[in-house]
Amino acid sequence: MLSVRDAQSIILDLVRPFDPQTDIETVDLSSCGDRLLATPLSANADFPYWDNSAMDGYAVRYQDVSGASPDRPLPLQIVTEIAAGTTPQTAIAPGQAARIFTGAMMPPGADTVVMQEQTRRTGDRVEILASPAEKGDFVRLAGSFYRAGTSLLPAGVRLGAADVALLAIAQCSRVPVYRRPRVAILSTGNELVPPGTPLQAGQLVDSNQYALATAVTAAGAIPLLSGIVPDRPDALKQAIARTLEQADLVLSTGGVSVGDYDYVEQILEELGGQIHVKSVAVKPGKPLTVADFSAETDRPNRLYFGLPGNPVSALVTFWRFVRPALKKLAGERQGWGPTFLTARSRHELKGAGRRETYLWGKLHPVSGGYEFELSQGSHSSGNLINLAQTTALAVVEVDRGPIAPGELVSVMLV
Ligand SMILES: Nc1nc2c(c(=O)[nH]1)N[C@H]1C(S)=C(S)[C@@H](COP(=O)(O)OP(=O)(O)OC[C@H]3O[C@@H](n4cnc5c(N)ncnc54)[C@H](O)[C@@H]3O)O[C@H]1N2
Ligand code: MOO
Ligand SMILES: [Mg+2]
Repeated sequence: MLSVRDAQSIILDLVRPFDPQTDIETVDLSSCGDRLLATPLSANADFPYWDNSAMDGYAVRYQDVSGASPDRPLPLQIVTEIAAGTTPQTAIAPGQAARIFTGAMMPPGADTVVMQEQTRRTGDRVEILASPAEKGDFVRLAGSFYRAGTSLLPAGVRLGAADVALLAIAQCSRVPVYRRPRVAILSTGNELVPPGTPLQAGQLVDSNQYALATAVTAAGAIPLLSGIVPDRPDALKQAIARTLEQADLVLSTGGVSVGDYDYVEQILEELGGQIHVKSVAVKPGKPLTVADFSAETDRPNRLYFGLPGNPVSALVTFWRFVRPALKKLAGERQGWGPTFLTARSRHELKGAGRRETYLWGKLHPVSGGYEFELSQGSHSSGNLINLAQTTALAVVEVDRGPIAPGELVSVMLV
């Protein structure tokens, strides 16, 4: 059995990220949020574009108003008014000021802005009632935030609201992003029926396909729901071969343990897959099986994850191992691994000795940190009932004794 850490690094090493030349598409600025930028971004204009005012007030010459105070107001003559979006026509000479508004271009001659709350206006005269702290106060100088041609964003970042604003000011109305990975999802098992089907004795509704499709979508990829496959080698072989053709990455659930109907590993080998992971010292998720078909299919990415059939095992192994691989594949530049933080456990947490154990529950922000609330009820990997509304998994390391209530524990966000 591989350790979790080794399994993760083997898996990540197998992933070849998308090609920034070919695995891209172009989308509108208005719909690029949450996508991965495929090309580094820079702009050919400075930002701010022009020297402009940060306040509604008066554009002045610093030397005219330095030392002003309520007891010593300094008068200036207003010679022009500049609204945002207009070009100043008049230069400011000694003893003069321009009425100016936030975002408006600075007039020639002025170097400082005094906010209107520190002035008193009478007709075309204004008295300055406070000295600016320094020359240049409340002026946003051209290029002071950004110099044309330098880097704005590297490739591979997920575009959030602030990033989209940068694309806008860089005049990028069509945005090159990585295409979304296509992830095929198969459920294997003779006992499985689709939701909505009355159950015969011994049957079970297939929940994994839908759970994983949701997780795949949440990870920014496209799920291809590829059906239920019976535990028959011929049917499995056909389904796996078909999905390997259609998708960048294939997930199946079930059929990876040691039972007589667990055929997945055998079929992967028959189809020419290189099996790199057969089992991992993790609970739940021990029989996780990972095969690489890149050589076989002559395509850079062709990874197969045989996830264990138990519903909790399927999701936990997705979150722990598949999602990082998917992030790397999709072109995300860094931070593929899960996010861990430290929380104080509200409950006793027991590990499974030789297997790194993931216990599901909820993370609560509290003053000074986080608390982990263990889901009550059975932590059997077949119990999908108390997995609902899980926000975090507490990690009990190999051979760590029970974690007492109030102790710190490492927690993985899901
Ligand atoms: N003798 C041993 N038996 C088992 C071992 C072992 O080490 N020795 N490992 C156990 C562990 S741990 C796990 S996890 C499971 C993994 O089993 P498989 O991946 O082979 O999955 P199945 O046998 O096909 O099914 C297991 C379980 O999950 C249910 N299932 C399957 N697919 C779905 C689905 N799409 N939706 C909902 N539920 C599903 C299935 O009905 C079974 O109950 O093996 C243990 N056994
Ligand atoms: O590893 Mo299995 O996933 O514990 O039930
Ligand atoms: Mg089995």
